[in-house]
Amino acid sequence: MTGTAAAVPITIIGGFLGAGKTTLLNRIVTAQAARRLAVIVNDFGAIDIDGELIARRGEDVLALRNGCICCSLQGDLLGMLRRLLARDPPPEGIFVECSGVSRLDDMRRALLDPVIWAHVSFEGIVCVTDAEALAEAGPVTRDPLFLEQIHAADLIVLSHADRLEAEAVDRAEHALHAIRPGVAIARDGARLLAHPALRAAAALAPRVRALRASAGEVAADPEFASLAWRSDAPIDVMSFRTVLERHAPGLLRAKGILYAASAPYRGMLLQMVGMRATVGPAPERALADRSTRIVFIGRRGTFDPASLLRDLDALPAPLRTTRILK
Ligand SMILES: Nc1nc2c(ncn2[C@@H]2O[C@H](COP(=O)(O)OP(=O)(O)OP(=O)(O)O)[C@@H](O)[C@H]2O)c(=O)[nH]1
Repeated sequence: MTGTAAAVPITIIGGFLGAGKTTLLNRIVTAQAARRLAVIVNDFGAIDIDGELIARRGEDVLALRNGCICCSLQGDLLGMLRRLLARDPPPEGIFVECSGVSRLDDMRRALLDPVIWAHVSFEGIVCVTDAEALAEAGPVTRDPLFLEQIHAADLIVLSHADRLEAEAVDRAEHALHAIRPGVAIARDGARLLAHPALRAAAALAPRVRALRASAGEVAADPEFASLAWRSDAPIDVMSFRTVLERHAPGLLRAKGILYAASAPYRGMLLQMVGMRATVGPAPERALADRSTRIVFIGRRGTFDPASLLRDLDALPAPLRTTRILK
């Protein structure tokens, strides 16, 4: 890091579990494929699913695992930033994707490091927020952490607005203004890039090269529990679905790669946010690892990881011959 180098813009992307942070980040990095961008992802859970889902994964995607950046991982985050800034040439922009359980005000404080601040320009905190949940006044909108994130954001980006009529998106915006009058809102990714809060970052054309780093042991989060589950044998999807349905009321989020016994040659991407679950083809870059790996997250007290683990481990093991390895 030299005193004369141009400041590197850094943008924080936060938002509740499953709000759409990775989706937004992918939209940004894909739209600006030509320049050097570094991305730090912070998954809550022991398996780095987000790192695998960032488009153009390469040496500039840093994975900060198993925790919340704002508390126990602050040292690791600052260390990663220092290493990024010491590169020659340094990145033209840095995005930090917080875990869905991160408090964004703490996040802002976590970045208050004189060495870092001498070399970055802080572009602000973007909070991705589910417009559908807002329009429907869903249970998540009363969650204290959800509200904290909205209060701490410099800019709210509405996700899932494409699933709504214009009138419902208006309702979502009203709900946001009721929580925090005057908060800046962008309705979609395209507007986000033109928004003053992110204009400087949008002017960058990132090229993502991946660099992986592993975090050390992290203290358990007092509010949220997670379970990272791996299976080397493909799983019976109907039985898995029954287990998922049984535990869904206590789950806020599940995501991962799943190899089904009925079609074991192709990994599927499982995305579950609240009661909304989808299974679709996994991106190519996530298929090098041929095991099923899923992270489940919920609030302590309502989510029982030990009982879920028992149910998952009791899933019927399919015949080995049904597995086709290519
Ligand atoms: N229709 C629609 N789906 C979306 C949108 N944004 C995200 N999703 C879907 O919502 C699910 C969760 O999106 P992610 O981008 O993984 O959410 P996240 O905030 O990164 O999740 P965590 O890191 O686990 O907190 C995925 O199935 C996405 O495809 C959106 O704007 N519209």
